[in-house]
Amino acid sequence: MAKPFVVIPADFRAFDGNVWHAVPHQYVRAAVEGAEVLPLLIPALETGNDPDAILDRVDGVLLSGSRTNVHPSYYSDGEARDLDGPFDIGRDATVMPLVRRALERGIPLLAICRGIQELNVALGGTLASDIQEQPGIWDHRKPDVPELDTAYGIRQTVLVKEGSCLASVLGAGEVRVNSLHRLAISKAAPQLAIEALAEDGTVEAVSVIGAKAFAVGVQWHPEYWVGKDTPSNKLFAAFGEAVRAYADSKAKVTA
Ligand SMILES: N[C@@H](CCC(=O)NCCCC(=O)O)C(=O)O
Repeated sequence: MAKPFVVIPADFRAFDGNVWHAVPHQYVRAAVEGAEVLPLLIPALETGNDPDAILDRVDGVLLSGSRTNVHPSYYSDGEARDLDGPFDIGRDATVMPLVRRALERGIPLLAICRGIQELNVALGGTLASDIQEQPGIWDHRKPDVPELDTAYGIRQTVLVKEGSCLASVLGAGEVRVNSLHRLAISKAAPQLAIEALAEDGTVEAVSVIGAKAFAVGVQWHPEYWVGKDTPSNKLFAAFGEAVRAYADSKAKVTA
């Protein structure tokens, strides 16, 4: 059977004197090598994309991390403050309807960093900015170093809850992960189960309650260490298996 497609929505980014619809290589590599699927990159259009036109062609959704943040107009009535940015309105417009529709259709979803924040907002939750300013909350931001292996270095412990979907993949208890974020889930969406917490109480992983397929978000970056770190490998392998199971079930219906 041909490898299934997994959609990765792009960021809208300016660099090298041009503007690009871009996805960091680490997500593409992890999809290919860790989940054994074919990534399909779609542009970040301000007008949004037709979710069903995309989802008809894929068997999974992978939401990447990004230094940009979901615009607060998606989760609060307040004005956007400087600390809420930078924004990517094209990515927001594409991802929000895509997430909701993928879940309705039972298409497997893995949401990483900005992705877990998008998943939460798409389902009615809220985010907090500059969490390192809150009493008792650690600095979860990307270390200010040029070497990517150090910036993405594994330096934090999260506690995976007994009986959670993530526990069935990684086992319950302590897992060592990396951390490169400034925002975090504040109010979890009603449809999300909190699956893992950092030692300071920051939400580190969620799953969708009643999901028809694998639907998990993590605040850390397993994609970076696929091939070198067992929990990262297991997470992408579980996503890949769910994608292949969905593709098989679709093939049976159309046979
Ligand atoms: N911008 C959000 C989400 C964090 C995230 O996805 N980080 C990826 C690192 C990208 C980089 O800076 O290279 C937040 O800050 O919480």
